[in-house]
Amino acid sequence: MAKIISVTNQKGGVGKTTTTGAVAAGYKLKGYKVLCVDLDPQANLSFSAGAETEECPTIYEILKGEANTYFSIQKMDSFDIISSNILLSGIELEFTQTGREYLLKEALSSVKDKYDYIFLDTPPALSILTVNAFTASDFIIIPMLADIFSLQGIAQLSETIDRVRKYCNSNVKVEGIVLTKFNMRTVLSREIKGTAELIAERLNTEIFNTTIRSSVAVMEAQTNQLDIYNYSPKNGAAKDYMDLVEELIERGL
Ligand SMILES: Nc1ncnc2c1ncn2[C@@H]1O[C@H](COP(=O)(O)OP(=O)(O)OP(=O)(O)O)[C@@H](O)[C@H]1O
Repeated sequence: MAKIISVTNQKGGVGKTTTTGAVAAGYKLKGYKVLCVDLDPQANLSFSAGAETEECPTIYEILKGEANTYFSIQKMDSFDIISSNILLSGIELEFTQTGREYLLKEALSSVKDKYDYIFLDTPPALSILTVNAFTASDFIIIPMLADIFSLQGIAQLSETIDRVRKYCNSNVKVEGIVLTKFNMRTVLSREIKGTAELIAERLNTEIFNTTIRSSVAVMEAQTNQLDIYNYSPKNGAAKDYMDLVEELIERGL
């Protein structure tokens, strides 16, 4: 039965999509069966994995009950994926029915036994899509930039997680915070790491030992629709992401 993991932070551009793709591809390289669900209407994960977003059923049709989850899965080189589409941005207004927080959990229940891991890439908002992701998840991983604005966002995220725990999914666990585009050599990054550790305590979680360094190869790999291990196996960020996968596995995830 798959472990379901949300990769989330309502702040934009912190590395949610990059982390989802690299961690998922890393698990697949380790021999696990991996599915990603792109819950971001921007569909960046779908694009970077080379998935179809127009001529096929996406998570939008699945959540609307118009497509079957299993038959909407696309098998890509790096991992299997259910892609997203810009139509998903209208979902907040379209879905007003009772129980709308559980749509994703229900949709994934039929494919949960076919995978070891299901990763959910969430949009940069604390929307109904993010609440659906937390409701369906066993674990949450929070990518965070080492800057002061990220710290402000974490407090709002914490409130949303608490609400989901109270009303929808008491079991969801915040596994940890991963610092992305991180440069240990700068004083600012080191200072923020200290503050982030305090935030992590408040979320009852930890900062992962592994930090992800900044590298142009990350964006180049996405542009070329390849995962970072295929695009540049010796790259520093590729090594960091594989270290993160190993750290997660060591933690029992
Ligand atoms: N380690 C890294 N080194 C260099 N660039 C990176 C790294 N991680 C992410 N990026 C780049 O930063 C940008 C934002 O990353 P990403 O799309 O993963 O963030 P996001 O949190 O998913 O964004 P959004 O909130 O818009 O969905 C992308 O252009 C990506 O290529």
